[in-house]
Amino acid sequence: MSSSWQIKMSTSRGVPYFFNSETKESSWKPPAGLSQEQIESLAGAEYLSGGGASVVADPKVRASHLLVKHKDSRRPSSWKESNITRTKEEAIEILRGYQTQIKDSETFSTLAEKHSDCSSHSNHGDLGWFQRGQMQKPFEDATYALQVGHISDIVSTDSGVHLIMRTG
Ligand SMILES: N=C(N)NCCC[C@H](NC(=O)[C@@H]1CCC/C1=C\[C@H](COP(=O)(O)O)NC(=O)[C@@H](N)Cc1ccccc1)C(N)=O
Repeated sequence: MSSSWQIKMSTSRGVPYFFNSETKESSWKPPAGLSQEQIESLAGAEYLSGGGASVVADPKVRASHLLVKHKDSRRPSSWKESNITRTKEEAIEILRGYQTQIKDSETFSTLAEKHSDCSSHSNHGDLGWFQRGQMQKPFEDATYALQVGHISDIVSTDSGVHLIMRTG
């Protein structure tokens, strides 16, 4: 019974709630019978319980990315090139080229390390763990929409154009 519980996001209230896919029950509060560690593993993030109310923190995600900047980027400069003049279309073509080379996470990380215009290149593109509200919205939405291990199509933010691989 407890294994069919999951945490879903209420679209109307924008907060998570507990839903049992077997009984179709739903509850704002952790259902009885779920242990603390079961709740934490469901939430995939720190589970904060204060008083009677319990709040499930936004689940964190982890991702790596390959950023190609262009002349309209908010900061058209990087460790690779102090003044980036390529157009956004040219940046997209460059990413398309990388997409044809990416077979698995290893090639993604190698390409990110060599070519990403983000300082995270020195860490194979790894950005570490983050939750909603930290990254630019198109980047955040694309990451949360990915399954772990999957790579996005080209995503555009004020920083430039990205390929994103969700890793956690
Ligand atoms: N871990 C965080 N919270 N770090 C702050 C993120 C700020 C956030 N950044 C973005 O949304 C984009 C998408 C991913 C990277 C990024 C942009 C830029 C490159 O673009 P530029 O700013 O020159 O326009 N790289 C960064 O920020 C790096 N510090 C990311 C990073 C690097 C190494 C380790 C961890 C994180 C934002 N709200 O602007």
